[in-house]
Parts: sequence; structure tokens; C-alpha cells
Amino acid sequence: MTYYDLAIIGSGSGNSLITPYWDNKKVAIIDGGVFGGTCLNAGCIPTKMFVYPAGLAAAAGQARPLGVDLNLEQVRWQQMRDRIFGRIDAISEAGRRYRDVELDHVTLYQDYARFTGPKTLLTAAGETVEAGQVVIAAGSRAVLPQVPGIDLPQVHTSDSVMRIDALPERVLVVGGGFVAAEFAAVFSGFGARVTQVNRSAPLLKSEDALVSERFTEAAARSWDLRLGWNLAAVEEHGTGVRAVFHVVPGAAAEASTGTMSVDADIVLVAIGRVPNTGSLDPAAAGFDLEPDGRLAVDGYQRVLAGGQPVDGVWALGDISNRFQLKHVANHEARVVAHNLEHPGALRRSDHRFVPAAVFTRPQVASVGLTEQAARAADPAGGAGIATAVQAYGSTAYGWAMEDGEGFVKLVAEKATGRLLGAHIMGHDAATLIQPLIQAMAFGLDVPSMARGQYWIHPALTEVVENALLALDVAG
Ligand SMILES: Cc1cc2nc3c(=O)[nH]c(=O)nc-3n(C[C@H](O)[C@H](O)[C@H](O)COP(=O)(O)OP(=O)(O)OC[C@H]3O[C@@H](n4cnc5c(N)ncnc54)[C@H](O)[C@@H]3O)c2cc1C
Ligand SMILES: NC(=O)c1ccc[n+]([C@@H]2O[C@H](COP(=O)([O-])OP(=O)(O)OC[C@H]3O[C@@H](n4cnc5c(N)ncnc54)[C@H](O)[C@@H]3O)[C@@H](O)[C@H]2O)c1
Repeated sequence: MTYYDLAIIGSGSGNSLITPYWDNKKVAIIDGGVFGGTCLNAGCIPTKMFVYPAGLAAAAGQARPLGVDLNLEQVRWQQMRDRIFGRIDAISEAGRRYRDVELDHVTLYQDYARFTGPKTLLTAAGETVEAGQVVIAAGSRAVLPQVPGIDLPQVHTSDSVMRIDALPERVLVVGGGFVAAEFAAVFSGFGARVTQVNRSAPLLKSEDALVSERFTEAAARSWDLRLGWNLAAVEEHGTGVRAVFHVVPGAAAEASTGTMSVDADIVLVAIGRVPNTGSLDPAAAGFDLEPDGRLAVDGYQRVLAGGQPVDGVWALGDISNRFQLKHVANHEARVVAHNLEHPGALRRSDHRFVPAAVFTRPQVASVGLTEQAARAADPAGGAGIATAVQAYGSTAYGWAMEDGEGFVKLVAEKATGRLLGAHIMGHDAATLIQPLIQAMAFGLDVPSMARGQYWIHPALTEVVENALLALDVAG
């Protein structure tokens, strides 16, 4: 048994906890997977490194109506893949080496671990680790449906699909959330024939209903979209696979037979992620779980047991929050880093205005309440809520782009002029939303935001300005 002042499970967001405060103390970092976690190795970063060139490849379609004829000549997949992972793998390895070799006070266990008590862990290799403070940052993993053929090598999750050797001609994407939307756009941008199949309609169903509806229409224009089907089996077929689906009872699926099949070279399964709590054996430590399997924490990120915080045990990121977003994991890591160093002045995590962006085509970004949630929460039964929808195409920059798709939707409280939610679909939505996030975070009301500053003319941000001006709020 080895004792540490701090033991961290998970080298993703958990890695940032090793601040200079720990320099003269003993720290263990335990990770059985690739050093650096999901975002770096198989999540946010490599996906966006594919999203950007896929956007360039797809530009041909957007340029034609503007009078510019572009042809996509070739996608050099292997070169692109090797550029992306050449950079990422080197960062992961440098981070691993720094922790493992260069820092004397840090011990890296490259192994999975499980709890045997609230502050004792057993690694798969049989080593026992005990610590004064334990931080659980063990993340989440992709869900795979237990259907025949799911283990075939042509079936991928986001963990493996970016490392394949060649751009497939036919890609089947199963799922309708963030991961599915991003990869469908990537592969179709590169010219693959994409079929996306989802159990329910619409796509991106956690978004505001208008965004979900419009994004689903846009996806159906860009690739073959089939809704209301459940994956039942995958079987080898020729050089690829045949996936068999059963109609979801009551769903508006287009076929009446109840069964359909899709042939593809590869299948990407993207039907959600679950927290890695199972492998940690939280019951052995007495930790509480949320109904969806996440570790239960309080506002200070302290892990709960029997509803009470366990002294010196913390959790952050996908293992404990419902957002499953890197910027939330990073925020929580900063809170935990502070709380570890300042036990007498604990900070709370701030989950009030958590934004998200889906880097698909068209891009989608959101923060705060959907119109539906705002109306449901309104004491006046929805009458106290103002909304405005402003098309990109109503602004000069939208004319320049000949945009017929993008829009900004805002949700506000009539009486106070407070912004409650912002939802954008279209070019650069993830960037365009930032001033709205800022306004919500700092309590800037709609009239002050609209008229208290200059808006650069004729930038695309004018669509945000006009949406603010269109809101019927006090002030
Ligand atoms: C394809 C994809 C794209 C994404 N894109 C975005 C995006 O654009 N923007 C965004 O904000 N978010 C994005 N996300 C989500 C983001 O990647 C995660 O929210 C974030 O990485 C979670 O960080 P974490 O530190 O909680 O966990 P992770 O980074 O997953 O780290 C957990 C670590 O714990 C290790 N581990 C697990 N169990 C054990 C155990 N028992 N013992 C030892 N080690 C263990 C794992 O090996 C892993 O390295 C994306 C996710 C995916 C899958
Ligand atoms: N840009 C980003 O911020 C980004 C990108 C990718 C992933 N992520 C994070 O990763 C998480 C996981 O992403 P995800 O897309 O896997 O999950 P998700 O929860 O976003 O979506 C899952 C989708 O799969 C569908 N589904 C569920 N079971 C199914 C089944 N049996 N058959 C067919 N469809 C089924 C659901 O209806 C839903 O549309 C997200 O919650 C997100 O926070 C973020």
C-alpha cells in the first residue's frame, strides 16, 4: 500500500489539478486508458480537426449559388488523419512523460483502479493506493447496443472511427445527438454517402424545438436521413456490412414493412455516453449515484455518501455532471483545484449558463433555456416570455452568403429584459453566441446589450443585434 496526499483517477480534466501547491507533496494519477482523456485523444479536439477540412470540402456546394464553381478533387484521408493524430498523439505522450518521468512528486499508474474504501483504491495490477484527498475524474464512454454483429470490425464508436485507414464510400451513422450530427457532416463533407438512422425524431432533440426541427430538415437535405428505426443487427455483407433496423412502434417511419436494412462500409454508433462509474465500484466506498449512474456530488464537487459529503473525496467532469462537455469539466476542475487548496473557503461550481455547440453543418450553438422550458417555468403560464427569431438572411452579411438557413432565436423575460436563452443555427454559430453567453453570465439586460455598444457593420453579428432589438421586453 502506498500513501499519497492526492490521488486523481483520470488524466483528462483531472490532469490539470496538479498545481504548484502539490510540489512538495505526493501525488498519484491513475489512468488505464490513453493519457490525456477523451477530449484530447478521441473527442473535442480530433473531431474539430476533421470538421474544419470537411467544411472546406463542402464549400463547393455553398459557393455555386454565389457564382463560384469549385470542384472537390480529392480528400487525402490518410494524410489528414496522420496530421491530426501526429499532433495529438505527441501531446498525449509528452503529457504522460512529464507526469511519469519528469515530475518527482507525481506517480503515474497506467492502470484501471477501483475503490475498496472511500479513500483506498486497488489497481488492476494489484497495487493499493491510499490518499488524503481523492479526485474522481474518470469520464464517460460510448454506449453500444447489445445487438448481433455489434463486435464486427466495421462497427465503430467515436473512439475508433477517426483512425480508420481510408475514407469509406458508404457510412452509416446510428444516433441523432451531438456525435452523430458532427460525424455525419464530416463524412458527407468529404464526399462519402452518409445514411443517418435515428430511433426518434427530430435530431438534436435536447435543443430548442425550432433548432431541432430546422436542423433535421437541413440534415435531410444533406444526407440520407431515416427516423423512427431501432438498430436490430449488423451482419457482414460483401466488403462491408448490412445493418438491419426495426421500426419503432408508433414512429413515423417511412416504410410499412417494419424492417429495413442499410448497406455500408462502416457503421458509426453514436447513441450516447454513460459515466464510467461501474468500473470504479462506487458501492465499495458507499458513494451515492444519480439515477442515470453518475456519481452524486454537492455544489462544491464533493462526492456524497448517504446524502452527505465524504471528507476529501471529489468528482468532476463526465463522471458526475449531466452536461458531458469539456468546458464544464474544465470549470469543475478549477473549482476542485481551489477547494483542495482552500478547505476553509470552498467555491461552488456555476452551472447557470452552460453553453454548447455542435460542430455540424449547419453549426448549432445554445445557452440557457429553450422557449419550451422558459414558458413551462414562467409563473404567468408563458405570457411573461418574449421570443424573437432573426434570419441570417435578413442582414447584409447574410445577403453576402446568400444564406437561407441560419437564424438566431432569443428567449427573454418580458418584465425584466433578462435573456433566458439563446439558440443559433448557421455559419459560425459557436462563435456568434459568445456575446449572448457573456450577457447572460454578467446579467446584462436586452436593451442595454442592444443599444449600449456598437455593432460592427456589416458583420454577421448584426443578426444578434437585430434579434435583440426584435424582442418585446421592458426597457
Ligand atoms: C466524439 C466526441 C466529441 C466531443 N466534442 C466535444 C466538444 O466539441 N466540446 C465539448 O465541450 N465537449 C466535447 N466532447 C465531450 C468531452 O470530450 C468530455 O466532456 C470531456 O472530455 C470529459 O472530460 P473528463 O475529464 O470528465 O473525462 P475524460 O477526459 O474522459 O477522462 C477520463 C479518464 O479516466 C480514465 N478512467 C476511466 N475509468 C478509470 C478507472 N476505473 N481507473 C483509472 N482510470 C480510469 C479514462 O481512461 C480517461 O482517460 C466530445 C466527446 C466526444 C466523445
Ligand atoms: N460539440 C460538442 O460539444 C460535443 C460533440 C460530441 C459529443 N459531445 C458530448 O458527448 C455526449 C454524447 O454524445 P452522443 O451524440 O453520443 O449522445 P447524445 O446523448 O447527444 O445523443 C444520443 C442520440 O442517440 C439516440 N439513440 C439512443 N439510443 C438509440 C438507439 N438504440 N438507436 C438509435 N438511436 C438511439 C438518441 O435519441 C439521441 O438522439 C453528448 O451528450 C455531448 O455532451 C459534445
